[in-house]
Amino acid sequence: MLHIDEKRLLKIFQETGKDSFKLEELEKYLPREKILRVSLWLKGKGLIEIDEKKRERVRVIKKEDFPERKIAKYLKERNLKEIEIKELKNILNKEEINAALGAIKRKGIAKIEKGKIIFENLDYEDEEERALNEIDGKTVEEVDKNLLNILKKRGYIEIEEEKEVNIKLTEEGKKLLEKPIEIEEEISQLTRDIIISKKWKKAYIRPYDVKVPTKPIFPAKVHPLTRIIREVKEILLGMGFKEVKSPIVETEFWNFDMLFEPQDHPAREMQDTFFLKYPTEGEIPKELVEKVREVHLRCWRQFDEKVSRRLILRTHTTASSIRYLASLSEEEKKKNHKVFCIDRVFRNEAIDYKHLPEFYQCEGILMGDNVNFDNLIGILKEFLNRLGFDKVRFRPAYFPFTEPSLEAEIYVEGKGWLEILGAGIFRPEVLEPLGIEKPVLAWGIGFSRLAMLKYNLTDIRELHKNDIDWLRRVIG
Ligand SMILES: N[C@@H](Cc1ccccc1)C(=O)O
Repeated sequence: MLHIDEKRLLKIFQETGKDSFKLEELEKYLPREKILRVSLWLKGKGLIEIDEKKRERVRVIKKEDFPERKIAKYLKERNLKEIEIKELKNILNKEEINAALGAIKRKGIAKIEKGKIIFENLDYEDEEERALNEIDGKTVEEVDKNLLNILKKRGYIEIEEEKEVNIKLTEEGKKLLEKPIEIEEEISQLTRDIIISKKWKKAYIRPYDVKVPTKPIFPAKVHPLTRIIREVKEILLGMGFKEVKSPIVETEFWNFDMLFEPQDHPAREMQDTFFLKYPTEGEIPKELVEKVREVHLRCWRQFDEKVSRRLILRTHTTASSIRYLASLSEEEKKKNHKVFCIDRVFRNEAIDYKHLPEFYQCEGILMGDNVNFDNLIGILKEFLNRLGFDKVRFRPAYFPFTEPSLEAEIYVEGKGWLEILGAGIFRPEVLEPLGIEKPVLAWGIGFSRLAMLKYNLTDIRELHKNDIDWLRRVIG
Protein backbone atom coordinates (compact mmCIF):
# COMPACT_ATOMS: atom_id res chain seq x y z
CA MET A 1 0.00 0.00 0.00
CA LEU A 2 1.49 3.28 -1.09
CA HIS A 3 0.80 6.63 0.52
CA ILE A 4 -0.78 9.18 -1.77
CA ASP A 5 2.37 11.30 -1.71
CA GLU A 6 4.45 8.29 -2.65
CA LYS A 7 2.16 7.73 -5.59
CA ARG A 8 2.44 11.38 -6.58
CA LEU A 9 6.21 11.16 -6.64
CA LEU A 10 6.29 7.90 -8.56
CA LYS A 11 3.80 9.27 -11.03
CA ILE A 12 6.29 12.00 -11.95
CA PHE A 13 8.74 9.29 -12.98
CA GLN A 14 6.01 7.47 -14.87
CA GLU A 15 4.71 10.49 -16.74
CA THR A 16 8.08 11.86 -17.75
CA GLY A 17 9.50 8.46 -18.55
CA LYS A 18 12.71 9.37 -16.72
CA ASP A 19 14.21 7.10 -14.11
CA SER A 20 16.45 9.58 -12.37
CA PHE A 21 15.92 13.16 -11.16
CA LYS A 22 17.91 15.79 -9.42
CA LEU A 23 16.16 17.05 -6.33
CA GLU A 24 15.82 20.53 -7.83
CA GLU A 25 14.08 19.16 -10.91
CA LEU A 26 11.47 17.48 -8.76
CA GLU A 27 10.82 20.72 -6.94
CA LYS A 28 8.85 21.82 -9.96
CA TYR A 29 6.26 19.23 -9.02
CA LEU A 30 6.28 18.92 -5.25
CA PRO A 31 7.55 20.92 -2.28
CA ARG A 32 11.10 20.04 -1.25
CA GLU A 33 10.15 18.83 2.23
CA LYS A 34 7.64 16.45 0.80
CA ILE A 35 10.05 15.08 -1.78
CA LEU A 36 12.67 14.40 0.87
CA ARG A 37 10.24 12.77 3.26
CA VAL A 38 8.53 10.65 0.62
CA SER A 39 11.82 9.60 -0.97
CA LEU A 40 12.89 8.19 2.35
CA TRP A 41 9.73 6.16 2.60
CA LEU A 42 10.13 4.87 -0.95
CA LYS A 43 13.75 4.09 -0.28
CA GLY A 44 12.64 2.05 2.71
CA LYS A 45 10.36 0.11 0.39
CA GLY A 46 13.19 -0.53 -2.05
CA LEU A 47 11.57 1.42 -4.86
CA ILE A 48 14.05 4.25 -5.21
CA GLU A 49 17.64 5.07 -4.37
CA ILE A 50 18.92 8.37 -3.05
CA ASP A 51 22.36 9.45 -4.15
CA GLU A 52 24.08 12.30 -2.43
CA LYS A 53 27.14 14.00 -3.83
CA LYS A 54 28.99 16.87 -2.25
CA ARG A 55 30.44 19.53 -4.54
CA GLU A 56 32.46 22.60 -3.95
CA ARG A 57 31.57 25.47 -6.21
CA VAL A 58 33.35 28.75 -6.78
CA ARG A 59 31.43 31.99 -6.29
CA VAL A 60 32.84 35.35 -7.31
CA ILE A 61 32.05 37.73 -4.48
CA LYS A 62 33.87 40.86 -5.61
CA LYS A 63 33.26 42.14 -9.07
CA GLU A 64 35.78 44.90 -9.53
CA ASP A 65 39.21 45.32 -11.08
CA PHE A 66 42.27 44.20 -9.24
CA PRO A 67 44.00 47.24 -7.70
CA GLU A 68 47.00 46.80 -10.02
CA ARG A 69 44.63 47.05 -13.00
CA LYS A 70 43.12 50.21 -11.48
CA ILE A 71 46.61 51.72 -11.48
CA ALA A 72 47.22 50.75 -15.10
CA LYS A 73 43.87 52.19 -16.20
CA TYR A 74 44.52 55.39 -14.29
CA LEU A 75 47.86 55.87 -16.02
CA LYS A 76 46.44 54.99 -19.43
CA GLU A 77 43.74 57.63 -19.11
CA ARG A 78 46.40 60.19 -18.38
CA ASN A 79 48.84 58.98 -20.98
CA LEU A 80 51.39 58.15 -18.34
CA LYS A 81 53.60 55.13 -17.84
CA GLU A 82 54.76 55.56 -14.30
CA ILE A 83 53.57 56.69 -10.90
CA GLU A 84 55.14 57.45 -7.51
CA ILE A 85 54.14 54.95 -4.88
CA LYS A 86 53.34 57.90 -2.64
CA GLU A 87 50.70 59.01 -5.11
CA LEU A 88 48.89 55.72 -5.06
CA LYS A 89 46.81 56.90 -2.16
CA ASN A 90 44.89 59.12 -4.61
CA ILE A 91 43.60 56.02 -6.38
CA LEU A 92 43.61 53.23 -3.82
CA ASN A 93 43.11 52.65 -0.14
CA LYS A 94 45.90 51.33 2.05
CA GLU A 95 44.95 47.71 1.75
CA GLU A 96 44.65 47.93 -1.99
CA ILE A 97 48.05 49.57 -2.26
CA ASN A 98 49.69 46.69 -0.44
CA ALA A 99 47.82 44.15 -2.54
CA ALA A 100 48.71 45.95 -5.76
CA LEU A 101 52.41 46.16 -4.92
CA GLY A 102 52.46 42.50 -4.01
CA ALA A 103 50.69 41.50 -7.21
CA ILE A 104 52.89 43.66 -9.43
CA LYS A 105 56.00 42.03 -7.99
CA ARG A 106 54.56 38.54 -8.09
CA LYS A 107 53.37 38.78 -11.67
CA GLY A 108 56.13 41.07 -12.97
CA ILE A 109 53.57 43.46 -14.45
CA ALA A 110 55.76 46.50 -13.92
CA LYS A 111 59.09 47.48 -12.43
CA ILE A 112 59.32 49.01 -9.00
CA GLU A 113 62.27 51.32 -8.68
CA LYS A 114 63.17 54.22 -6.44
CA GLY A 115 59.71 54.62 -5.08
CA LYS A 116 58.14 54.47 -8.50
CA ILE A 117 56.09 51.95 -10.43
CA ILE A 118 57.10 51.88 -14.08
CA PHE A 119 54.92 50.10 -16.61
CA GLU A 120 56.12 48.88 -19.95
CA ASN A 121 52.74 47.70 -21.15
CA LEU A 122 49.59 49.14 -19.67
CA ASP A 123 47.42 46.58 -21.46
CA TYR A 124 49.26 43.68 -19.88
CA GLU A 125 47.70 40.23 -19.94
CA ASP A 126 46.86 38.70 -16.56
CA GLU A 127 45.88 35.09 -16.13
CA GLU A 128 44.51 35.76 -12.67
CA GLU A 129 42.12 38.23 -14.23
CA ARG A 130 41.17 35.85 -16.96
CA ALA A 131 40.50 33.12 -14.43
CA LEU A 132 38.38 35.46 -12.34
CA ASN A 133 36.17 36.25 -15.34
CA GLU A 134 35.49 32.62 -16.12
CA ILE A 135 35.43 31.05 -12.71
CA ASP A 136 31.98 31.80 -11.31
CA GLY A 137 29.91 28.63 -10.86
CA LYS A 138 32.69 26.20 -11.72
CA THR A 139 33.45 23.28 -9.42
CA VAL A 140 36.72 23.40 -7.55
CA GLU A 141 38.12 20.53 -9.62
CA GLU A 142 37.66 22.47 -12.85
CA VAL A 143 39.94 25.31 -11.78
CA ASP A 144 43.71 25.55 -11.48
CA LYS A 145 44.53 25.08 -7.80
CA ASN A 146 47.12 27.83 -7.66
CA LEU A 147 44.86 30.45 -9.21
CA LEU A 148 42.04 29.34 -6.98
CA ASN A 149 44.14 29.90 -3.89
CA ILE A 150 45.32 33.31 -5.03
CA LEU A 151 41.82 34.53 -5.83
CA LYS A 152 40.51 33.22 -2.54
CA LYS A 153 43.29 34.90 -0.60
CA ARG A 154 42.67 38.17 -2.41
CA GLY A 155 39.02 37.96 -1.33
CA TYR A 156 37.53 37.82 -4.83
CA ILE A 157 35.97 34.37 -4.56
CA GLU A 158 34.43 32.04 -2.05
CA ILE A 159 33.99 28.29 -2.11
CA GLU A 160 30.45 27.14 -1.59
CA GLU A 161 29.55 23.66 -0.51
CA GLU A 162 26.76 22.21 -2.49
CA LYS A 163 24.92 19.00 -2.14
CA GLU A 164 23.61 17.28 -5.19
CA VAL A 165 20.83 14.86 -4.47
CA ASN A 166 19.80 12.39 -7.14
CA ILE A 167 16.68 10.33 -6.81
CA LYS A 168 16.65 7.20 -8.93
CA LEU A 169 14.24 4.36 -9.52
CA THR A 170 15.48 0.94 -8.51
CA GLU A 171 14.77 -2.10 -10.70
CA GLU A 172 11.89 -2.88 -8.43
CA GLY A 173 10.63 0.67 -8.80
CA LYS A 174 10.79 0.46 -12.57
CA LYS A 175 8.83 -2.76 -12.51
CA LEU A 176 6.14 -1.17 -10.37
CA LEU A 177 5.78 1.65 -12.86
CA GLU A 178 4.99 -0.71 -15.69
CA LYS A 179 1.40 -0.54 -14.47
CA PRO A 180 -0.30 2.85 -14.35
CA ILE A 181 -0.39 4.51 -10.95
CA GLU A 182 -3.82 5.54 -9.80
CA ILE A 183 -4.23 8.37 -7.36
CA GLU A 184 -7.58 8.11 -5.72
CA GLU A 185 -9.12 10.98 -3.85
CA GLU A 186 -7.85 11.26 -0.35
CA ILE A 187 -9.36 12.83 2.73
CA SER A 188 -6.93 14.21 5.24
CA GLN A 189 -9.47 16.12 7.27
CA LEU A 190 -13.06 15.10 7.91
CA THR A 191 -15.53 17.94 7.54
CA ARG A 192 -19.23 18.17 8.19
CA ASP A 193 -19.83 18.19 4.43
CA ILE A 194 -17.89 15.03 3.84
CA ILE A 195 -19.86 13.25 6.52
CA ILE A 196 -23.30 14.47 5.36
CA SER A 197 -22.62 13.80 1.70
CA LYS A 198 -21.30 10.33 2.60
CA LYS A 199 -18.27 11.10 0.48
CA TRP A 200 -16.15 9.50 3.17
CA LYS A 201 -17.53 6.08 2.28
CA LYS A 202 -15.78 6.06 -1.06
CA ALA A 203 -12.72 8.18 -0.47
CA TYR A 204 -9.52 7.04 1.10
CA ILE A 205 -9.06 8.46 4.58
CA ARG A 206 -5.47 9.13 5.34
CA PRO A 207 -4.33 7.73 8.67
CA TYR A 208 -2.45 9.91 11.12
CA ASP A 209 1.29 9.58 10.92
CA VAL A 210 2.42 9.96 14.48
CA LYS A 211 6.06 9.61 13.46
CA VAL A 212 6.25 12.79 11.39
CA PRO A 213 9.15 14.77 12.84
CA THR A 214 8.03 17.95 14.54
CA LYS A 215 9.60 20.72 16.55
CA PRO A 216 9.97 19.62 20.17
CA ILE A 217 7.65 21.28 22.63
CA PHE A 218 8.77 21.83 26.21
CA PRO A 219 5.93 22.01 28.66
CA ALA A 220 6.40 23.64 32.03
CA LYS A 221 7.94 21.31 34.56
CA VAL A 222 9.20 21.14 38.07
CA HIS A 223 12.82 22.09 38.79
CA PRO A 224 15.15 19.04 39.04
CA LEU A 225 16.10 19.84 42.61
CA THR A 226 12.45 20.06 43.64
CA ARG A 227 11.89 16.76 41.89
CA ILE A 228 14.53 15.06 44.06
CA ILE A 229 13.09 16.63 47.19
CA ARG A 230 9.65 15.36 46.28
CA GLU A 231 10.96 11.90 45.49
CA VAL A 232 12.73 11.60 48.84
CA LYS A 233 9.67 12.95 50.64
CA GLU A 234 7.49 10.42 48.88
CA ILE A 235 9.81 7.57 49.89
CA LEU A 236 9.94 8.59 53.54
CA LEU A 237 6.20 9.14 53.76
CA GLY A 238 5.85 5.69 52.23
CA MET A 239 8.07 4.29 54.98
CA GLY A 240 5.80 5.79 57.64
CA PHE A 241 7.77 8.94 58.53
CA LYS A 242 6.09 12.30 59.02
CA GLU A 243 7.55 15.65 58.05
CA VAL A 244 8.67 18.29 60.50
CA LYS A 245 10.19 21.75 60.04
CA SER A 246 12.31 24.10 62.09
CA PRO A 247 13.70 27.62 61.70
CA ILE A 248 16.52 28.44 59.29
CA VAL A 249 17.89 31.03 61.69
CA GLU A 250 18.86 29.03 64.73
CA THR A 251 20.66 29.49 68.03
CA GLU A 252 23.89 27.67 68.68
CA PHE A 253 22.01 26.06 71.52
CA TRP A 254 19.78 23.99 69.24
CA ASN A 255 22.27 23.60 66.43
CA PHE A 256 25.25 22.57 68.61
CA ASP A 257 24.85 22.54 72.43
CA MET A 258 21.83 20.24 72.39
CA LEU A 259 23.80 17.89 70.17
CA PHE A 260 26.60 17.60 72.67
CA GLU A 261 29.01 19.53 70.50
CA PRO A 262 31.58 21.25 72.73
CA GLN A 263 31.34 25.03 72.65
CA ASP A 264 34.93 25.25 71.46
CA HIS A 265 34.36 22.74 68.65
CA PRO A 266 35.97 23.94 65.40
CA ALA A 267 32.71 23.48 63.48
CA ARG A 268 31.40 26.54 65.30
CA GLU A 269 34.10 28.82 63.97
CA MET A 270 33.38 31.70 61.62
CA GLN A 271 34.85 29.89 58.67
CA ASP A 272 32.42 26.99 59.00
CA THR A 273 29.28 28.66 60.24
CA PHE A 274 27.40 31.80 59.21
CA PHE A 275 26.69 34.12 62.12
CA LEU A 276 23.97 36.76 62.15
CA LYS A 277 25.05 40.38 62.29
CA TYR A 278 21.73 41.59 63.55
CA PRO A 279 20.33 40.47 65.83
CA THR A 280 23.20 38.49 67.23
CA GLU A 281 21.33 36.67 69.96
CA GLY A 282 18.14 34.66 70.23
CA GLU A 283 15.90 33.18 72.90
CA ILE A 284 16.71 29.81 74.47
CA PRO A 285 14.62 27.70 76.89
CA LYS A 286 15.98 28.35 80.40
CA GLU A 287 15.19 25.05 82.05
CA LEU A 288 16.57 22.97 79.23
CA VAL A 289 19.68 25.12 79.01
CA GLU A 290 20.42 24.32 82.67
CA LYS A 291 20.14 20.60 82.01
CA VAL A 292 22.37 20.81 78.94
CA ARG A 293 24.87 22.92 80.86
CA GLU A 294 25.05 20.26 83.51
CA VAL A 295 25.83 17.54 80.98
CA HIS A 296 28.55 19.63 79.33
CA LEU A 297 30.13 20.59 82.67
CA ARG A 298 30.02 17.00 83.88
CA CYS A 299 32.11 16.07 80.86
CA TRP A 300 34.75 18.66 81.73
CA ARG A 301 33.66 21.10 79.09
CA GLN A 302 33.11 24.79 79.33
CA PHE A 303 29.60 26.19 78.90
CA ASP A 304 28.70 29.80 78.38
CA GLU A 305 25.09 30.80 77.84
CA LYS A 306 26.20 33.71 75.73
CA VAL A 307 27.57 31.26 73.21
CA SER A 308 24.34 29.24 73.31
CA ARG A 309 22.30 32.32 72.47
CA ARG A 310 24.31 33.32 69.41
CA LEU A 311 22.25 33.31 66.20
CA ILE A 312 23.49 31.40 63.18
CA LEU A 313 22.14 29.88 59.99
CA ARG A 314 21.58 26.25 60.88
CA THR A 315 24.36 24.01 59.64
CA HIS A 316 22.42 20.76 59.58
CA THR A 317 18.87 19.46 59.80
CA THR A 318 19.78 17.61 62.99
CA ALA A 319 18.62 20.83 64.65
CA SER A 320 15.10 20.00 63.43
CA SER A 321 15.29 16.49 64.85
CA ILE A 322 16.37 17.63 68.26
CA ARG A 323 13.76 20.40 68.34
CA TYR A 324 11.12 17.82 67.53
CA LEU A 325 12.26 15.56 70.36
CA ALA A 326 12.25 18.54 72.75
CA SER A 327 8.69 19.36 71.75
CA LEU A 328 7.33 16.01 72.95
CA SER A 329 5.04 16.02 75.98
CA GLU A 330 5.48 13.39 78.69
CA GLU A 331 2.56 11.55 77.14
CA GLU A 332 4.11 11.65 73.67
CA LYS A 333 7.46 10.46 74.96
CA LYS A 334 5.82 7.14 75.76
CA LYS A 335 4.99 6.61 72.09
CA ASN A 336 7.22 5.78 69.14
CA HIS A 337 8.13 8.43 66.58
CA LYS A 338 9.33 8.54 63.02
CA VAL A 339 9.92 11.99 61.57
CA PHE A 340 12.00 13.60 58.87
CA CYS A 341 12.95 17.08 57.77
CA ILE A 342 14.07 18.15 54.30
CA ASP A 343 15.34 21.67 54.21
CA ARG A 344 18.07 24.14 53.47
CA VAL A 345 21.22 24.29 55.58
CA PHE A 346 24.18 26.65 55.39
CA ARG A 347 27.93 26.30 55.74
CA ASN A 348 30.56 28.89 55.14
CA GLU A 349 32.30 26.88 52.46
CA ALA A 350 34.25 27.95 49.39
CA ILE A 351 32.14 27.33 46.32
CA ASP A 352 33.43 24.63 44.02
CA TYR A 353 32.10 21.83 41.81
CA LYS A 354 30.62 19.96 44.73
CA HIS A 355 30.21 22.56 47.47
CA LEU A 356 27.75 25.39 47.85
CA PRO A 357 27.30 27.52 50.97
CA GLU A 358 23.60 26.76 50.87
CA PHE A 359 22.31 23.26 50.22
CA TYR A 360 19.63 20.75 51.05
CA GLN A 361 19.77 18.03 53.65
CA CYS A 362 17.32 15.40 54.71
CA GLU A 363 17.35 14.15 58.24
CA GLY A 364 15.31 11.31 59.67
CA ILE A 365 14.91 9.98 63.18
CA LEU A 366 13.22 6.95 64.62
CA MET A 367 12.48 6.75 68.32
CA GLY A 368 11.16 3.42 69.50
CA ASP A 369 11.21 0.75 72.17
CA ASN A 370 14.23 -1.44 71.80
CA VAL A 371 15.28 -0.14 68.38
CA ASN A 372 18.92 -0.90 67.78
CA PHE A 373 21.83 -0.67 65.39
CA ASP A 374 20.48 -3.50 63.22
CA ASN A 375 17.23 -1.61 62.79
CA LEU A 376 19.19 1.46 61.73
CA ILE A 377 21.08 -0.53 59.10
CA GLY A 378 17.80 -2.08 57.92
CA ILE A 379 16.05 1.26 57.54
CA LEU A 380 18.99 2.84 55.73
CA LYS A 381 19.25 -0.09 53.33
CA GLU A 382 15.58 0.13 52.58
CA PHE A 383 15.72 3.90 52.13
CA LEU A 384 18.74 3.75 49.80
CA ASN A 385 17.25 0.89 47.84
CA ARG A 386 14.09 2.86 47.29
CA LEU A 387 16.25 5.75 46.10
CA GLY A 388 17.59 3.39 43.45
CA PHE A 389 20.89 2.25 44.97
CA ASP A 390 21.12 -1.53 45.18
CA LYS A 391 24.63 -1.96 46.49
CA VAL A 392 25.07 -0.38 49.90
CA ARG A 393 27.74 -0.80 52.56
CA PHE A 394 28.44 0.75 55.95
CA ARG A 395 31.53 1.76 57.82
CA PRO A 396 32.19 3.27 61.25
CA ALA A 397 32.29 7.05 61.51
CA TYR A 398 32.23 9.79 64.11
CA PHE A 399 29.63 12.43 64.91
CA PRO A 400 29.60 14.30 68.21
CA PHE A 401 25.98 13.44 68.90
CA THR A 402 25.73 9.75 67.97
CA GLU A 403 27.33 6.62 69.31
CA PRO A 404 27.82 4.33 67.52
CA SER A 405 28.05 6.35 64.31
CA LEU A 406 28.33 5.14 60.76
CA GLU A 407 28.58 6.28 57.20
CA ALA A 408 26.72 4.61 54.35
CA GLU A 409 28.33 4.17 50.96
CA ILE A 410 26.65 3.30 47.71
CA TYR A 411 28.17 1.65 44.67
CA VAL A 412 27.82 3.53 41.42
CA GLU A 413 28.88 1.95 38.15
CA GLY A 414 31.93 3.75 36.80
CA LYS A 415 32.46 5.74 40.00
CA GLY A 416 32.95 3.10 42.67
CA TRP A 417 31.92 3.43 46.32
CA LEU A 418 30.62 6.86 47.27
CA GLU A 419 29.84 8.16 50.72
CA ILE A 420 26.22 9.25 50.81
CA LEU A 421 24.94 9.62 54.36
CA GLY A 422 25.86 9.81 58.03
CA ALA A 423 23.91 8.08 60.77
CA GLY A 424 23.98 6.77 64.29
CA ILE A 425 22.16 6.39 67.58
CA PHE A 426 21.78 9.56 69.65
CA ARG A 427 24.11 9.54 72.66
CA PRO A 428 22.62 9.37 76.17
CA GLU A 429 24.17 12.83 76.74
CA VAL A 430 21.88 14.16 74.02
CA LEU A 431 18.72 12.47 75.24
CA GLU A 432 19.20 12.88 79.01
CA PRO A 433 18.29 16.60 79.23
CA LEU A 434 15.13 15.79 77.26
CA GLY A 435 14.13 12.98 79.59
CA ILE A 436 13.89 10.56 76.68
CA GLU A 437 14.67 7.01 77.58
CA LYS A 438 13.98 5.19 74.35
CA PRO A 439 16.78 4.90 71.82
CA VAL A 440 16.65 7.31 68.88
CA LEU A 441 18.11 6.33 65.52
CA ALA A 442 19.14 9.23 63.29
CA TRP A 443 20.58 9.81 59.86
CA GLY A 444 21.29 12.72 57.59
CA ILE A 445 21.75 12.82 53.83
CA GLY A 446 22.97 15.68 51.67
CA PHE A 447 21.24 16.35 48.37
CA SER A 448 24.20 17.60 46.41
CA ARG A 449 25.71 14.21 45.71
CA LEU A 450 22.29 12.74 45.15
CA ALA A 451 21.45 15.40 42.57
CA MET A 452 24.81 15.03 40.84
CA LEU A 453 24.31 11.29 40.50
CA LYS A 454 20.73 11.51 39.41
CA TYR A 455 21.29 14.16 36.76
CA ASN A 456 24.80 13.10 35.84
CA LEU A 457 26.32 16.46 36.74
CA THR A 458 30.01 17.08 37.02
CA ASP A 459 29.37 20.41 38.72
CA ILE A 460 26.71 21.04 41.35
CA ARG A 461 26.47 24.68 40.25
CA GLU A 462 24.69 23.50 37.10
CA LEU A 463 21.68 22.85 39.26
CA HIS A 464 21.30 26.52 40.13
CA LYS A 465 22.36 28.17 36.89
CA ASN A 466 18.86 28.09 35.44
CA ASP A 467 20.20 27.27 32.01
CA ILE A 468 16.88 26.97 30.22
CA ASP A 469 18.22 24.48 27.66
CA TRP A 470 19.45 22.14 30.34
CA LEU A 471 16.28 22.51 32.39
CA ARG A 472 14.19 21.67 29.35
CA ARG A 473 16.10 18.57 28.44
CA VAL A 474 17.07 17.08 31.78
CA ILE A 475 15.02 14.03 32.66
CA GLY A 476 14.75 11.83 35.68
N1 LIG B 1 24.19 16.09 60.78
C1 LIG B 1 25.21 15.27 60.18
C2 LIG B 1 24.66 14.01 59.60
C3 LIG B 1 24.10 13.08 60.65
C4 LIG B 1 22.77 13.15 61.00
C5 LIG B 1 22.26 12.30 61.94
C6 LIG B 1 23.09 11.36 62.54
C7 LIG B 1 24.40 11.28 62.20
C8 LIG B 1 24.91 12.15 61.27
C9 LIG B 1 25.88 16.08 59.07
O1 LIG B 1 25.40 17.13 58.74
O2 LIG B 1 26.88 15.67 58.50
